[in-house]
Amino acid sequence: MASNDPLLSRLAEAISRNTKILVDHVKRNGLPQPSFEPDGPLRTRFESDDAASAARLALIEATKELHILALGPEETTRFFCFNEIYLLGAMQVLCHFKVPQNVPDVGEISFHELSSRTGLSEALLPRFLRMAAANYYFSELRPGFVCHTPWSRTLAHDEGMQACVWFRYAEMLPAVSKFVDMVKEFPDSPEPQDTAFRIAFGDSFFGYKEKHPEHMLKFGQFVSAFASGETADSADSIAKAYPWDRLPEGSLIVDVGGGAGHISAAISREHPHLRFQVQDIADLQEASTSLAKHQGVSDRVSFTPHNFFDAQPAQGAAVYFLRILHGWSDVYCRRILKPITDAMGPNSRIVISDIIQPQANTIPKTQEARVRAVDLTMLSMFNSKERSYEDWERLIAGVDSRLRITSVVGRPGMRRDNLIEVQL
Ligand SMILES: C[S@@+](CC[C@H](N)C(=O)[O-])C[C@H]1O[C@@H](n2cnc3c(N)ncnc32)[C@H](O)[C@@H]1O
Repeated sequence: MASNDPLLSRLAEAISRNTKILVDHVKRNGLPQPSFEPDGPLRTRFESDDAASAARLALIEATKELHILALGPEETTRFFCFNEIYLLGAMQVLCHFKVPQNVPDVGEISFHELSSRTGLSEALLPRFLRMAAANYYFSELRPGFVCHTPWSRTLAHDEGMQACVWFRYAEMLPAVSKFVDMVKEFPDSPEPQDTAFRIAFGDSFFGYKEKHPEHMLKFGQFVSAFASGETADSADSIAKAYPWDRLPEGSLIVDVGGGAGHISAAISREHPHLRFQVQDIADLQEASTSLAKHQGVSDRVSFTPHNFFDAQPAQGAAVYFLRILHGWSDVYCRRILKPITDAMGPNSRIVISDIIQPQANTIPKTQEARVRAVDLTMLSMFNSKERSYEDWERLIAGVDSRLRITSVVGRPGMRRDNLIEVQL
């Protein structure tokens, strides 16, 4: 189609072309076609095929653009987030009362029966449920009776999916509603406690969770569900993406703030010639020791309690691996990186696993919006940030003028995060 054709027509043509690629891919591989039928697939794996994966992303982008153009600027603004905000409320009520679990996987259930099974008022249940159904979660195929769609089925048996709704409702929304107060009270503060979250909840993100263990539990479920998505990078992809195999036999990798050490364990399984020292708060020693034992790597992965703001005990390691920095402002990142730099030998390197924020308009808008949302999540919860390449360069130069970014491993080895290698 010619580039001077109207935008609406060009988008419609892109939609048609990319839809055909997806339909053919699904047919060719004998997969179920995506549908709203109760037994429709929960997920169609397009990522394994480059052409289908690209067509899917192009389709998401073109349909969104066509949708917003069809709505028009005024209509878009008039109804801004109107649907989303009440959908979120409705979904959390339905999840709280275990409505998804009480709708049968096959067949339908009446509102009356669903209300008596869940304890959700018979007057209110249809109001919340119809809001969800208007957004493809559940379907009221005949009046007063409900069945699942694949979308509502995701919530029926998976606590992680329920936690995705819960986290947005119970923590993100209250925190976001304090953004203006945060910006006014703490303009440009580097302090981790100066957050919208603390204004909303009266405590820091993890301080609040210590006092409310049910929040910690659900947050953990949310993180696992979020991290298992198709754009997330697993410990295994980190193990495969970086040239760990080029490091000499017996090289020491220090996993700074490594939690229980799941990334070290994954790299170590893939590269048995390396040794790992996981460093984190002492509370994690037991979990880390048991994880290494469970994964059969305890001879190569050990745990050392260490506060990462203190002098680095492991001098001259081959790699200092950090997957923590997006949780801290620049001032604190420099305090974390300085003791590591002081401990580095001439062949040491720092490998940072984090997002590199794209330049504006360099990736499709739907993907860009997602990384911008992650950045603002970090701001609201931790007063921290996701960084662009230039931000990383500036941060690293501010630690020690001898430090340089020497390579960045990104796609296709990694989908979302990058591995940023830094050397003296
Ligand atoms: C978001 S988790 C990341 C864990 C791991 N790097 C990963 O990517 O899964 C941040 C980790 O930093 C640890 N941490 C926070 N403050 C620390 C400190 N001052 N010294 C050492 N570890 C710390 C936490 O205990 C937690 O395990």
